[in-house]
Amino acid sequence: MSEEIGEAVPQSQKSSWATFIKQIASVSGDLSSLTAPPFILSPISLTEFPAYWCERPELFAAIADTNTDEERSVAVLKWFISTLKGQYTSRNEKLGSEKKPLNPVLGELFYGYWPATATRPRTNLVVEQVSHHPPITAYYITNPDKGLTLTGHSAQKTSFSAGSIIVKQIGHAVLNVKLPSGQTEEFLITLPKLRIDGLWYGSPYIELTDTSYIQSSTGWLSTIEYKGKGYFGGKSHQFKAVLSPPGSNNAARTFEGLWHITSKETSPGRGSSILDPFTDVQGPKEEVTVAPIEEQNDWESRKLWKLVAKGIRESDFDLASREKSKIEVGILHPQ
Ligand SMILES: CC(C)CCC[C@@H](C)[C@H]1CC[C@H]2[C@@H]3CC=C4C[C@@H](O)CC[C@]4(C)[C@H]3CC[C@]12C
Repeated sequence: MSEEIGEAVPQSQKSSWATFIKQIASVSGDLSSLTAPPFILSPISLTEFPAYWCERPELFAAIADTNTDEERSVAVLKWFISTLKGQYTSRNEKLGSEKKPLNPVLGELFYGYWPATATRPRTNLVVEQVSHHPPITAYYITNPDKGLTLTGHSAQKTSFSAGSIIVKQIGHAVLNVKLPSGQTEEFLITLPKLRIDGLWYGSPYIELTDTSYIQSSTGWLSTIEYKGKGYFGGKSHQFKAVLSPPGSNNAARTFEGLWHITSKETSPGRGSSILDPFTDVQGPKEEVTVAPIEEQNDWESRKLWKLVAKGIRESDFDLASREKSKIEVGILHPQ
């Protein structure tokens, strides 16, 4: 290879980047405790990530406005696919590349909501860090007026292969939908595998791989296959989803496209006649609303990490590391 390591890495941090990559390659399981060079640190804690589930609140609410089991499974798939751009590419847009999030402390909290509008009622978010090593984040998202609750936990197991970090997501989400009949339909949502590429250059980004599922208690099943560059015609962030009816492996409906742009329905026999996009995430999304820091309690993420985040944002890494040790010491030796 003729390219020099770390094209995107500041000159002064090139050697620490090389050391960090070697460490990543030798540590397997949990990367959260590795010390990374400053340029790759994100000022945002992992406890904020569950908010990605609801940044298109109208698609979440729309799940409740369906009349048949099939329609409901389609609405859940549409909402799920529409969250992927936020979940997996938003740090590249916001921070320039994928970065190393702040590793939450045990008991760290993140509260937020999406306010009611004329077209949908309010949705609430509660997140708690329930394990520090390995990091495990639990979340609860609810739209009470629509009878929707999403409960889940998120952990990762990492390994290194061919220059990339492979992240297996441990954990899943369960979506409960209260039906007009009084019964509850349950959707079990599994999560895709991630590959973090671009490490060598110092500008990491995520590609999704393998398969994830959304299994409804009615029997409808979505099987979602992810591919990146070099498959299905060479584009990044491709998916194909097959929705099959209870008791059958046959596709009733199929969908495909780019999860960070648009996708369309390609159902057997009628795909090309469907002109409307299935998902389109090119328009703006709605970030979660969070109380001002002064009103937060000491365990709430943005208050807890306030000065560390300031240090990272302003490139004052002495401040960041001093404040980080204070948090760690405070947690280990509570008063
Ligand atoms: C960027 C390099 C240098 C350091 C590696 C940092 C690791 C720990 C980061 C990078 C990307 C991150 C993932 C990005 C997106 C999600 C989706 C969210 O719903 C759960 C957390 C999860 C799965 C993150 C877990 C932590 C993660 C894997």
